[in-house]
Amino acid sequence: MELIHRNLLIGIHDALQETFFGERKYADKVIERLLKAHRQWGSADRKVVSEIFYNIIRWKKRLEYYMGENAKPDNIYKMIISYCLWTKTHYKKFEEFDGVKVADVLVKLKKNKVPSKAFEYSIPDWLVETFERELGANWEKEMIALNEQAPTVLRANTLKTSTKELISDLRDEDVTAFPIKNYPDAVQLEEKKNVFLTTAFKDGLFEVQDASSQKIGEFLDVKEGQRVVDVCAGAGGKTLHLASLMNNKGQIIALDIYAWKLAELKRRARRAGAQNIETRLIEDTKVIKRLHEKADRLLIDAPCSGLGVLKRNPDSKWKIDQQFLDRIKIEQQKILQDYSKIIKVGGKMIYATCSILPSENREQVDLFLKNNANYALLEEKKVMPSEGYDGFYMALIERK
Ligand SMILES: C[S@@+](CC[C@H](N)C(=O)[O-])C[C@H]1O[C@@H](n2cnc3c(N)ncnc32)[C@H](O)[C@@H]1O
Repeated sequence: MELIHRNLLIGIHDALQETFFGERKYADKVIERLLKAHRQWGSADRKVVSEIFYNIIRWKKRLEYYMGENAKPDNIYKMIISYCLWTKTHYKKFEEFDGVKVADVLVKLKKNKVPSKAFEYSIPDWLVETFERELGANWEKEMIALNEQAPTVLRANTLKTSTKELISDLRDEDVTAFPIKNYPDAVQLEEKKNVFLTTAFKDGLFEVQDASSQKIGEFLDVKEGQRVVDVCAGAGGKTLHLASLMNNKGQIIALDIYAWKLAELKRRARRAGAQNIETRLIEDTKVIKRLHEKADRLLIDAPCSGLGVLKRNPDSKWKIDQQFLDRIKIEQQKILQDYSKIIKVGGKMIYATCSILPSENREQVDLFLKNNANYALLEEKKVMPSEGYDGFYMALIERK
């Protein structure tokens, strides 16, 4: 990897500045816009830009130590040069780097030591405490995994194709992919590629969906002809999977509190040829009450800290804090309590999060079960980041 084009450097700089200091700017959206605005960049340039951009977000705190100051809107070039020095990325001495005291950074790097675990793993101090408290001795193993780059995994849309056919179609478009054992619809890319440009994507043959996330759809044990409600559907990553598992038969009602997410879900459903999905916006409590005892299956893919998916969204760790965690846990319990009434007696539901903290997962389920004797936990799965893919939690619960 080398950084030898000035326009790439400026692009990385502006994107980092926006992600770190813009209000509610998410890294994936920022980089998507940047790459769209520079269609002239070739695939090698895009790779350089996204890799350095994401790595600097991931290693922000550690880089702050090397540069001897916290990130500020006017010292992002210093952070980029510190990154290049640390990772031995070859770079040109652009004028943007003028005034940066490289020698000071090199002195710190030479010591080969950082003062605390928070610097070592590049996470906020409060998060070190939270991980230690919640995960015990295993937390460092998981944190090492969370600092790695996520592989790109696709889900073959079985309404239109199979993993085998998809792999072959992708090969025709110069994308090499392979199946993953024990993940029936998953296909992993050999190397990162912009798969959204492929004809296979435009034809709805796949969605980008992490392997662990695909486990949730399977775990819900849906059957053709059932009524399935997905209450935190967002833009429908899991809704679309459910539609293909149900072979387009039966009904899926997808809800969320944001209309724009449901609009995106509808667009994706059209591309995927998923015809059994109806979207409903949660505008008031009546929307939920009307569904009480109406569903055979219910998916609660609850809003959470996102601490299981830091490989993919490393900026989350800079955007959340202990107060956010406390608030989201109250919200999760309320969602469980209110939405669980949607399943029929004898029906099943999943409570899932992309967090690895027991306090967002099993402890939420235990509290819910303590207050609702007519529900029982059938099975749970904890997928940890050290297993290779995203960290997820899922609990299968039955209404007795
Ligand atoms: C983990 S995300 C869902 C991801 C989605 N299921 C997927 O697979 O792509 C959680 C979703 O819950 C929604 N949400 C937040 N609070 C909610 C609430 N009180 N009721 C319903 N949905 C809510 C958010 O807008 C977000 O889309």
